[in-house]
Amino acid sequence: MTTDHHAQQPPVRVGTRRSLLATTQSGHVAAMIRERLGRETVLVEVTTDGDRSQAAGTPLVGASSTGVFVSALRDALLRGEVDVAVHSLKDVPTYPAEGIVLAAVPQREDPRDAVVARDGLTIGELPVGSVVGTGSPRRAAQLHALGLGLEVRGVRGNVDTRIGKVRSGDYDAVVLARAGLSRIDRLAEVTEVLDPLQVLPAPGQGALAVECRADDELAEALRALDDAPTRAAVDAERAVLSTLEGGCSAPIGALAEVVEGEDGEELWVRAVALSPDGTLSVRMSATGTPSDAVGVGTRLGAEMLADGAGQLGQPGPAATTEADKVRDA
Ligand SMILES: NCc1[nH]cc(CCC(=O)O)c1CC(=O)O
Repeated sequence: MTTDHHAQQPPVRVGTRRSLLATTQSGHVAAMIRERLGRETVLVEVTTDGDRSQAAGTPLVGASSTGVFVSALRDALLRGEVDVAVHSLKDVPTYPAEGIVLAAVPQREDPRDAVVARDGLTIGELPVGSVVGTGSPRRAAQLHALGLGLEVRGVRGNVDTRIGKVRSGDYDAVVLARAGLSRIDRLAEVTEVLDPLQVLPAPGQGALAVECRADDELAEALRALDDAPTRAAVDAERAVLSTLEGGCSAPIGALAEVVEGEDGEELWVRAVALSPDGTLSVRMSATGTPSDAVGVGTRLGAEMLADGAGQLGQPGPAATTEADKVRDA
């Protein structure tokens, strides 16, 4: 294609939510579109119900707290108001959306969870009874499972607000995705990055989802933004999740990685399902090839169900609040 031809193409409209994290992530994808596709871009802000209710101080509860952010951008995509939607992949439901394709998953950031604690402390250094903020049942269950006597309390608001609640003394610590802190340039606040052997991240954490309309020829071009090892890893993690979701409402962590083995590339997957109070868990791992990522994740999820993962999420004394049902806030 000649430069003249490029000049005639309209800019690619990249839809974004309004938050700092969202605009940073969308800006990053827009830059990749300019650099790798040679297309002009424009960021289009889409206001979501989630943003509105957060602004209004309404508690975000239930599955909608993840769904609303994604669906408002998808609606804008299907209405033709934007050409590309950028989400945090871990917020994207595992079931497909009619008329929309996951065109690219760019190279992921560090997927691990991070702690922002008072006085530079690590989780292990916090005294018994310390208050740790997270709205994520996955993080809550894994924090309880450490057996440190921490009090896990829900926390709302954007990343900035949550960090502020440690500064103000309302919480002794909060747990957040390291990737989000990195993207908004707040890594200096991190006092510990959690070892996945103790706290497994959410499936897809640290990765971005680049969606477009299924019938748009842009889908083909956007593949240039896809990172094959990241795609294999998140395909496996999300296959674990979708398999477990079929028979289990327990919080789930999963982390996959493509590593160089003796006979070429290998895919490693680790996953955990826990009771909400962290007292019971099913933890398993699997290996395979990156080209069989979905198969590896699906079989791992099925094995976990066979091992009792389906019994972990039954409503009990520790799972009676709405917040406990949110997969990952
Ligand atoms: N649940 C909200 C959310 N969705 C994506 C991120 C951070 C970026 C990422 O995980 O890719 C966050 C904040 C957090 O979990 O700390």
